[in-house]
Amino acid sequence: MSAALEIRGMSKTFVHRQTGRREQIFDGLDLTVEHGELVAVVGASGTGKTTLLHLIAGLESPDSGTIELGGPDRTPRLGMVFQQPRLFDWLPALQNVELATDAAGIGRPAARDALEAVGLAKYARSYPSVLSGGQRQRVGLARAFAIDPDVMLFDEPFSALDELTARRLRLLAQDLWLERPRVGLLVTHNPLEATFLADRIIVLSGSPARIVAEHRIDAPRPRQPEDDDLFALHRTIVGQLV
Ligand SMILES: Nc1ncnc2c1ncn2[C@@H]1O[C@H](COP(=O)(O)OP(=O)(O)OP(=O)(O)O)[C@@H](O)[C@H]1O
Repeated sequence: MSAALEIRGMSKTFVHRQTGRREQIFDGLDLTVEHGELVAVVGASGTGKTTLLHLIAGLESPDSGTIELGGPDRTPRLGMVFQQPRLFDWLPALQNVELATDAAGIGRPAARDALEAVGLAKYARSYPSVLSGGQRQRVGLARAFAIDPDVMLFDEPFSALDELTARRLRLLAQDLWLERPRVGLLVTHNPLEATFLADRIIVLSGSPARIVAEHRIDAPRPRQPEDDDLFALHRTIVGQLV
């Protein structure tokens, strides 16, 4: 059984080093993500979206409250896709992915399979410097999915790409997502991307950040980016963001 995520009463304050100013990012946040659910997190810049992912990933600790992440059978495996692929420039594409499979204790064939799944099998020996931005982000997706994660965190994964490349990678991400149920969070500034990929969208706002709106997206998958219903829903969400 894969993991689910349950956040209860989570609070987090940052103290800025230089100024000593305290900034309360969350004050008693509650959020549950079900098995197989991909939740998109949208909201104005600086509301705490990335901080939320860092808290879930254990890169930051909450001041209070709980974050439960796990299935009954094993510690959940966590995959992350960042805005920049964050590859090691001195390692070829395949070895970048193998670092992840090695760390997770998974056999290296999984790395090659993942590279193939993102359409980069023939670039296995290529270094990041000779890959395009879209290809580098494909390696980033391969690295995240190669470990067959129970929990997948996407932090603005396609926002640094041109629109056509981003569109292709959203379709690829949808295919990879559909392979098996996982728990997912997608931070994005793009409400249309959120509408296309997610099962639910939460809108974060304020300081400390609260969930001010929530939308369930029941459109069947695989979805098409040009779907009229998705466009209509996205317009509603944009209206709530401004
Ligand atoms: N390690 C840190 N130390 C101090 N303050 C931090 C730290 N990390 C984040 N912050 C502050 O927390 C607030 C929320 O930051 P965060 O990056 O989570 O926002 P965001 O919603 O992801 O923003 P954006 O959409 O611009 O990426 C910001 O004011 C930021 O300066």
